[in-house]
Amino acid sequence: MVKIALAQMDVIFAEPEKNFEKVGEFTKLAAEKKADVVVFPEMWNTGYALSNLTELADSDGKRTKKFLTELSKKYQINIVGGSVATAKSGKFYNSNYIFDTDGNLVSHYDKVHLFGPMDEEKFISSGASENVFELADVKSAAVICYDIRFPEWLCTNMKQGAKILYVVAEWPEQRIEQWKILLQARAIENQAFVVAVNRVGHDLNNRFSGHSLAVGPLGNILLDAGEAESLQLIDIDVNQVDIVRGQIPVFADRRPELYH
Ligand SMILES: O=C(O)CCC(=O)C(=O)O
Repeated sequence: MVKIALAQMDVIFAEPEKNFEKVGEFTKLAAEKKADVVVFPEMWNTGYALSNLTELADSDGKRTKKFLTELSKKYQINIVGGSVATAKSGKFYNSNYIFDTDGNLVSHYDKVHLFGPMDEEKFISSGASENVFELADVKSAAVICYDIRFPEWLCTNMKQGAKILYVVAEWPEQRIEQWKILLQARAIENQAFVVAVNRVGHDLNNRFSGHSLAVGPLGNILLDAGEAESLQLIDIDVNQVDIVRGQIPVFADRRPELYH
C-alpha cells in the first residue's frame, strides 16, 4: 500500500513567501498523517502571475529545490512538488520537481503543452522530456495540467511501466467536469492509478474549485477532495494495476505503426 496525501491548497497570487510557508505546513501535516507521498498543485510559488516572472520566477529552481529537498529529508516523505515558475538561461518554464525521502531529486520536468487561452506560451517555454521515475518503490509518471488533454504524450510516459500517474494542476472551475472525465479516461486507457491535485481559490481571471481526484485503474473515482482547501489521504494498492493489465492487455495490443 502507498499512502498518498493530496495537498489541495490555495495559491496566493504573486506571493511566493506565503506560498512557500503553506507548502511547508502541508508537508508537515502529511508527514504527521503518515503519508508516503505528498502531492502539490501547479505553479504554487507564484500562481499564474505571468507578467511578473522576471521578478518572481525561481532562478534555476534553486530556492524550490533547496526547500523541497530539506522538507523531504526532515519529514522523511516523498514529494511530488507540483510545479513552480522557474527561470533558466533567459527563459521561463513551468517546472515540476520530484524528491525522495532522502532528499534526492528523482526527476525534473518542464510542462510540455502550454495553455494558449491563459497566454502561457507568450511567457513560458515548453519542455520536451519525459517524466518517469521510481517513487515509494512504484514506477510512476507526472505531468502538468493541460498535458492531460494529450493522450499520446501520457501513453509515451506510462507505457514504460508506470503504475501511478501524478497530475498537478491549476484547472479552472468552469471546466471541472472535463477535468474529471479526462482523468478517468487517462486512468482507463493507461490502466493506472491517477492522483491529480488541483488548487482552490482564485486569481485575477479564474476561480479554481479543487476536486483533486484519486482514480483507480478501472476509472473509478476513489477520492474527490471537494472544493475546500484541505489535505486528503488515499491508500493505493498498486497490485490492482497488474490485475487490470492482466485482464485486458491494452499495452501489448497497441498498433503504434498505425498511429500518427
Ligand atoms: O485544459 C484546460 O482546460 C485547463 C488547462 C490549464 O488551465 C493549464 O494548463 O494551466
